[in-house]
Amino acid sequence: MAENLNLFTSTQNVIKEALTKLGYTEEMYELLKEPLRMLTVRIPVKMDDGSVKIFTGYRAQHNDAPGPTKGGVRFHPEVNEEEVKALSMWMTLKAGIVDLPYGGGKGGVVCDPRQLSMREIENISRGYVRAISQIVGPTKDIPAPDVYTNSQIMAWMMDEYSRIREFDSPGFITGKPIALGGSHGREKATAQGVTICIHEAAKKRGIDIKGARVVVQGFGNAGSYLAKFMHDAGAKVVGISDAYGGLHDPDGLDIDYLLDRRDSFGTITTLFDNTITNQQLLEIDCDILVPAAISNQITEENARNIQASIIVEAANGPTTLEATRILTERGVLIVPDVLASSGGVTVSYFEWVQNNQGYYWTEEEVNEKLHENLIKAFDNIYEISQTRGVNMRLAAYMVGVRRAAEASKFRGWV
Ligand SMILES: NC(=O)C1=CN([C@@H]2O[C@H](COP(=O)(O)OP(=O)(O)OC[C@H]3O[C@@H](n4cnc5c(N)ncnc54)[C@H](O)[C@@H]3O)[C@@H](O)[C@H]2O)C=CC1
Ligand SMILES: O=C(O)CCC(=O)C(=O)O
Repeated sequence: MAENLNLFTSTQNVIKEALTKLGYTEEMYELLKEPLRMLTVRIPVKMDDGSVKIFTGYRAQHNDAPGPTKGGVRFHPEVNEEEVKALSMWMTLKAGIVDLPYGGGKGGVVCDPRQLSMREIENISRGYVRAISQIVGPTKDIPAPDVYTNSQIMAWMMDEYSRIREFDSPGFITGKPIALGGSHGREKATAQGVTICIHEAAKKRGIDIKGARVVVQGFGNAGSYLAKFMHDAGAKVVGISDAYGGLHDPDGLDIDYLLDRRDSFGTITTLFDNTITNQQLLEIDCDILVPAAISNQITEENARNIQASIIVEAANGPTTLEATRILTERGVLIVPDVLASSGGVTVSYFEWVQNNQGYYWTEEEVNEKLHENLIKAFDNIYEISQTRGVNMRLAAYMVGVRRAAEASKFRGWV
């Protein structure tokens, strides 16, 4: 039978298993098995050549019992409704895992910013905010960056929302430039969180980071800073990749040079001739593998060929459930996306708190709080995985889903 690559239904399966393990009723699963709200919008955009093109966008709000929903906005040609729904469910889990007063939300626009001018990207960003403005806001649903969106796009979106509402609304969105109320540390937060998880996982497996061989798929916000942090910690980054291919050097790549030359979409390999494919990259002999690009990269097709003994998921949904089963049986430790990539939303929460109070923290303060949250979350999930005899993905879902379930119960929804 063909493997289930549908992110939405496979997420439902694990949520169901987690709720059952926690002793919740079938009604609770019925509530949490899909988003409470899903808005599909069509955005007319004036293109540079004078024509008008209609783009499709989505915003999913999974569960707002714990507080406003929160999650990024993705601009990518493969954005689709099922993926956005799954991504919003993972945001609920992340908020539960790092103990933030949020439910999960997520959005996306079907487009390829690599083929668009800055003005066209700005028009899409502003059009998207106009289309979803009724259901978002600083106390309703707070967007943030994700694949192919960045602080400039957050700035345009914040400006558009402030115009619509007729007051300055920095807390409407996070991941903003510092000059517009962004938080120190947000840009590197996802990679910081992944780094903390790598250090903790390496301790559990007796691997010394100094000299450890690391492969990173994706060289954008999450992947490039992660490669830099690993390099600075003394690891040997032997492989990196982007959407066009990968680079491999068993002696370690020159990460500072690559960082210097990558473009704003995390593209670097197009500057080189001797590239490998993304599939070859995942199978490189290494100690730690970090998928930091897109979903469904490690599947039943290649799970048996993965050489790493630790996989830390910076990307959302990079490993299928079947691959998780195969790798776990082979003794590979997988630190799941909902834990490993939760550093981004953690510092987004800090940004929102700073916007609400109008008082800003230093990067050291932000990083200290991030470190505290992530270590606590990692230890808790690792401990549950050991005592309950489940893999870290299921343990993370058990921790993550509890807050939304409890909040929904107290509100009398179930
Ligand atoms: N930016 C953030 O704060 C957070 C990001 N994530 C996740 O991390 C992953 C990467 O996100 P960002 O670094 O923010 O995105 P980005 O847009 O900065 O970089 C994306 C990277 O993935 C590569 N890529 C795109 N399509 C690919 C393909 N088909 N095969 C291989 N590589 C491909 C791009 O070339 C680029 O290097 C995503 O799964 C995202 O959801 C998770 C939590 C927070
Ligand atoms: O920073 C945020 O609020 C959300 C980040 C995000 O979209 C994610 O963790 O997948």
